[in-house]
Amino acid sequence: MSQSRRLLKSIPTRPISSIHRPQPKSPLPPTTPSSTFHTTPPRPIDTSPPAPPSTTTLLFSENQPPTLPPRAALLLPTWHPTPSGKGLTRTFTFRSFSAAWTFMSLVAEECKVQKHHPSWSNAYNRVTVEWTTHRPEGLSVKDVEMAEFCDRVAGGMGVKA
Ligand SMILES: C[C@H](O)[C@H](O)[C@H]1CNC2=NC(N)=NC(=O)C2=N1
Repeated sequence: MSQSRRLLKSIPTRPISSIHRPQPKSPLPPTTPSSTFHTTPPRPIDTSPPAPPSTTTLLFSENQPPTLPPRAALLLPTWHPTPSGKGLTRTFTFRSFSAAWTFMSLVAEECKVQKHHPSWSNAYNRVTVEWTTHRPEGLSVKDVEMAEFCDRVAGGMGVKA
């Protein structure tokens, strides 16, 4: 008998099924028989269509003129209340980056005059503008005036959207 055969013969053979393998630990507790389960029945799955975009009501700063809410309402087809309701936002799309940059420069000049500044961002030909007032917190006449100013400037530049 060759050496390798002798070696093999010396290893006791056991049927695979008798070899103990530790069972992988389940992260879940052991299952309980369903008859002993006492939880509320599962909620039915909601198949209704997603809600339309939020129609958040605007929250105005204190001491605003009574003409402000209807004036702000005129902006709502193109401007949208921010999630808090304390601001208005609109994305302008221009024909080029250069036009977007010109728009921002013109609005920035007016911001210096009015001492009122937007949160805004630019990506290529798009500019997203948000107006809100920090003190007194909410939407103020300055925000509405600046939103109107943005519309006038963008309109004069042939904004796409
Ligand atoms: C003193 C100064 O006028 C204020 O801090 C201004 C500056 N620009 C501002 N900009 C905007 N959007 N909201 C403000 O409340 C505000 N406050």
